Amino acid sequence: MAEFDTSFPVLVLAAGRARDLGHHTLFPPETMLAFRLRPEDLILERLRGLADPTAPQFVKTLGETAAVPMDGNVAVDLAKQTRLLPALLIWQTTPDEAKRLAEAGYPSIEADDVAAQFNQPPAVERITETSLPIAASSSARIVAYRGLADGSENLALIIGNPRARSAPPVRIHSACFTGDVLGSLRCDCGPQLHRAVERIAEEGGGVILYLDQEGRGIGITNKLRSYLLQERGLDTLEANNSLGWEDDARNFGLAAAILKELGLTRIKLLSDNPIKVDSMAKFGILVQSRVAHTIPPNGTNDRYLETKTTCCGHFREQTGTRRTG
Ligand SMILES: Nc1nc2c(ncn2[C@@H]2O[C@H](COP(=O)(O)OP(=O)(O)OP(=O)(O)O)[C@@H](O)[C@H]2O)c(=O)[nH]1
Ligand SMILES: [Zn+2]
Repeated sequence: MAEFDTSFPVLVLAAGRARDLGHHTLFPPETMLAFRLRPEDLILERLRGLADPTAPQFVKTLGETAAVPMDGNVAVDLAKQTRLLPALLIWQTTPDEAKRLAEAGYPSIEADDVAAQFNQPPAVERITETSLPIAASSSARIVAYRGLADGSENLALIIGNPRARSAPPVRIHSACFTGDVLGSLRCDCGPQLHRAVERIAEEGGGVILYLDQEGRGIGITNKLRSYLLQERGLDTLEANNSLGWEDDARNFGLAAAILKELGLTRIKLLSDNPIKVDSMAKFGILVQSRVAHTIPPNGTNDRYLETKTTCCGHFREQTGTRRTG
């Protein structure tokens, strides 16, 4: 393998079968390996470790090969979009070789197309709406939205008639299967979700957005890998970083797009997360006030909550209303 030279196109090798996700042919996934390697790094053991730091002994075999001439950063963006570990094996090639591979039918994508998609504000499409009687409100409705860029499935639970209110209460909640459904004690998501539903029903109406952003946007599998690293002593952010992800991979533009589609541009936000507040302003939703949505630690999630406060600037305070604008 020649020295890496950015003036050359880059060939990405990945094991597994390419997956067609509609407008882009993305490729796989679990078995994509390291990125920008020197020849001496091409040792299978090392590649495995790079691809999955939580399972260094896991034996992966390089099966079928998909090849895509593209820039390394674009490749990493694509891996992230499919919620894979952002680890790729990139092989330098020449323009001629890249052309031959494209002619041989390997999936390919224009780097500019990927960049254009990532730079657009997220757009959503309303797919369907139905009534959903729930314990807190027998007249609740639920609407499904698909994120156009990533195919994500996002929900808006509507209680009462939020449009009739000048700044209805809104909870923007990222999915947490382990917390919301199983009652995991590692985080505070379950109690936050259920408290939000109760509160909004008590207030006579509002919206809960349930976003397809499991694990702060890294997906459930990667969140479980992150838990394993946390068992080994890392905190929630260090674990994300070790897996190749930023602290928080979410984009709340999608939440703003759903609120606009629902006809809501002024809200009272139930959250302790300053990024959610800032993102609403950035994407054209006025947060008239923020209501603290703090759940006390449970003895297991103390370090997690502490990290969110100290490292992510999360507000920790007793329930109350703070005017933000
Ligand atoms: N990657 C990762 N995700 C986690 C971890 N613990 C919880 N999560 C995810 O973090 C997200 C928490 O989402 P939210 O409750 O909407 O948001 P928040 O950022 O805590 O902000 P507020 O609750 O609004 O104050 C969910 O998607 C969880 O699945 C973890 O240790 N690692
Ligand atoms: Zn959670």
